[in-house]
Amino acid sequence: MQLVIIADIDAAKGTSTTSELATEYADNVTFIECDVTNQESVEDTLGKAKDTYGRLDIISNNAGAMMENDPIGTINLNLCGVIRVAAVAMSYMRADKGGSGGIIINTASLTGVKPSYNCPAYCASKSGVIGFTRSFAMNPDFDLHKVRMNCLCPGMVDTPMIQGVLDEDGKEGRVLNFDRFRYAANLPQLKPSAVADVFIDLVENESKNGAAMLITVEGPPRDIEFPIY
Ligand SMILES: NC(=O)C1=CN([C@@H]2O[C@H](COP(=O)(O)OP(=O)(O)OC[C@H]3O[C@@H](n4cnc5c(N)ncnc54)[C@H](O)[C@@H]3O)[C@@H](O)[C@H]2O)C=CC1
Ligand SMILES: CCCCCC(=O)/C=C/C=C\C/C=C\C/C=C\CCCC(=O)O
Repeated sequence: MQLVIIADIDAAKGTSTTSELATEYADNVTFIECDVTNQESVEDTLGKAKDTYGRLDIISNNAGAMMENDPIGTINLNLCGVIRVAAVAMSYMRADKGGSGGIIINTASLTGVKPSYNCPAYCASKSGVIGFTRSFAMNPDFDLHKVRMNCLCPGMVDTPMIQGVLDEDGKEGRVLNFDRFRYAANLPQLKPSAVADVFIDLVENESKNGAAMLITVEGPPRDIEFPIY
């Protein structure tokens, strides 16, 4: 049986999503309020998950936002949040410390490899997620801890994030050039299911470790190839 915990800072949205899923999956889905920028909150959330279900197998490190009006906050959420969650999750997942191994999948972005003058802090945070993922996966201790790490690099996806930036009409400066963003937001977008499909592939394909998966409307998903120095 697969058991899922949804953890999000938005308790109202998290609870309603969990209720929707409960119609199909009954009590197998639980919500916990969590702020990934807060160490104590992350420890509390993952501790509860471990206590409830006995072990952690799969982590989706997905929380993120675009807020160029707060560049340091962007790094703290999008990059430090990923690192914070991974560190705490590792303490439960490591096969050499009583866990069963597993996989952590971080959500980066196309902007982690394709720079944009419109959102430099966001781009930096996502480049950081890619670098963290690839470096973590190179650790020779993998044979001991048995936790794989991969990341997703989608282009624009049709989610509330984009509408959220559009709705603000640029007033809060979530992007630096609102007209350019409005133009980009009208281009074809991925469906969230396209990203979810790659997520499932990464879970199932045990040879994948340290991959950064490019997902765009232009073609099938593929591994990003990086230069070797
Ligand atoms: N929508 C897009 O075009 C793309 C999004 N991404 C990334 O995908 C991930 C998911 O984003 P979307 O679903 O598009 O946006 P979304 O805004 O629908 O979802 C982001 C979620 O993160 C949560 N969150 C924000 N701050 C948090 C915190 N401190 N602690 C815990 N949860 C927090 C929000 O409440 C929200 O539920 C993000 O990391 C985003 O950067 C990557 C590529 C493209
Ligand atoms: C082409 C960008 C794809 C990555 C999108 C992403 O990770 C998150 C998008 C969230 C909201 C969209 C907000 C801004 C996108 C900003 C600029 C897009 C234009 C890129 C450019 O060419 O300048």
